Amino acid sequence: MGDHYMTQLGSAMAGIMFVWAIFRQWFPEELGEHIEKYFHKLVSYIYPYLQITFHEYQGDGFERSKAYVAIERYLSTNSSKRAKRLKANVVKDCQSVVLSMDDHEEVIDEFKGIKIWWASSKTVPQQRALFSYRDDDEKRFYKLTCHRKDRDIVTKVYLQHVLDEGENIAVKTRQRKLYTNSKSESEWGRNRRMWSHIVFEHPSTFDTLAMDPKKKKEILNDLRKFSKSKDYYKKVGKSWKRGYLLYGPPGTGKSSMIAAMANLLEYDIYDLELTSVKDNTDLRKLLIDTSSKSIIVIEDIDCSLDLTGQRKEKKGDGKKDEKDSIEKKAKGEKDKENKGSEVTLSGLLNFIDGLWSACGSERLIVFTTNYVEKLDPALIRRGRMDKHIELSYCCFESFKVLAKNYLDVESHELFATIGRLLEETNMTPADVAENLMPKSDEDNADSCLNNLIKSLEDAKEEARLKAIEDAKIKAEEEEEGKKSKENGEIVQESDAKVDDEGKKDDI
Ligand SMILES: Nc1ncnc2c1ncn2[C@@H]1O[C@H](COP(=O)(O)OP(=O)(O)OP(=O)(O)O)[C@@H](O)[C@H]1O
Repeated sequence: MGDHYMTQLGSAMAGIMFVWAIFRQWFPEELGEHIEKYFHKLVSYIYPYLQITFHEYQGDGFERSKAYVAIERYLSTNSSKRAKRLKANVVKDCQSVVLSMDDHEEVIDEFKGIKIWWASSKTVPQQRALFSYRDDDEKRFYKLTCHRKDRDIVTKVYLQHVLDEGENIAVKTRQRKLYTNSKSESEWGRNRRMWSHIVFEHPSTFDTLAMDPKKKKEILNDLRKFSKSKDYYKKVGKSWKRGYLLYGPPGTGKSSMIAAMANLLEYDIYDLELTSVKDNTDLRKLLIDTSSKSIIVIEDIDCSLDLTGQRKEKKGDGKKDEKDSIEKKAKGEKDKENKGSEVTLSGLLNFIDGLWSACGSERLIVFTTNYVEKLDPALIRRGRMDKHIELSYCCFESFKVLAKNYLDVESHELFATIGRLLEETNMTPADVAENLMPKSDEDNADSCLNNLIKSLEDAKEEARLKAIEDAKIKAEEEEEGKKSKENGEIVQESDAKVDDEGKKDDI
């Protein structure tokens, strides 16, 4: 069937209906009904097509219809190959161009062996409103035409497919965001929005991540499986969420891993700073305010909550915080920032168990810590955290990834020495990477690898000296302990003697 024939036929039918509406009043009512019935039969006989129109704005709404936007995106990928006239839209801050069908353009789509005709059109009002709320008051719409016999498949399956695809394209072409909740008190008052965001553009991927390849593959499979398991989660009645705990020393790639996860799944990131959350109610509000296809990250959980659930001030190193807070307590100082309501461990647990499952879907929650042993077992038990991932010091396999990334080197005569040194010394991937970075124009792969060897040897020597020092301190402490124990015994003996003598005196 030619598109033009179909469109012309459609217009002719519409014309006849219009003329009929005018002349209907001249006919007796019964006869009019008869004529109309047979006319419709005739129409469906010679015009066996179904038309559905999707308007850009519904009623007097100011918001573009979601269906229209989804169709626009769907057709933008499907039509750009076939349509002759296209409109260009620039997205992602001038980084890419999205093409869509121009007005009055038509394309044919095929779905499960059936044909669907799409036309983009617009109606221009006779008189332009003087104060129109949109720049132009033209009303755009898409018109879908299909065979009547395909009505069910089009309305029940095809349209859903178009909307889903439109949504998928939106996710792919959108600019991903990194949200944070850390705001000053004054900002809270002025701005009611709980999250502020910037564009998320971290370059870390699973390819650039240095870790044991087996572990990496396992995590990749886990994430991919999660992202495709919408129906599975629905079937088993579980909310479509997954919790990860990332632990390991600073500089082993916890943040890089989160960025790689977000890049893999094309998710947004919500970086939740617990120390900026006023209380459990605020925590709940923040978490409910997150969107799907996102990773909610709570970093350094050991610094944000202690085992009794009291919030702590976070300032870099966890150990230092603990020391500071002990010192403050010893001085009898009240921690001003912790005064009043606080986020508690039980508040967080309640959220993970209850509300977490009720608020939206397709979310990952990731906790990170440098000290897994400090965490309350209640927080990390299975069911709350589905997967525990340890990120550790650089092994030879991790080094090879870094060497490939930083130096483009896959094998080298110095690799064997480096492999041996990495087995004998603990060095974080962050430190290895730092050593592999060329520092001047003269630096090349050889010099960078030699730099790394030197650093590894230094680190090894430092560790050896520290071990000697630690052993010495331990021995001294033991010696002191022994002495004070002996002194204690002597004191006790003399006390006992005094006691005995006192008793004698009493007698
Ligand atoms: N496993 C790794 N693979 C690749 N690069 C890494 C890895 N670990 C660290 N790096 C490099 O070191 C830098 C710091 O690492 P990152 O911030 O991911 O560590 P972290 O474990 O999150 O540290 P912290 O606990 O201090 O937040 C990164 O920008 C990255 O360049």
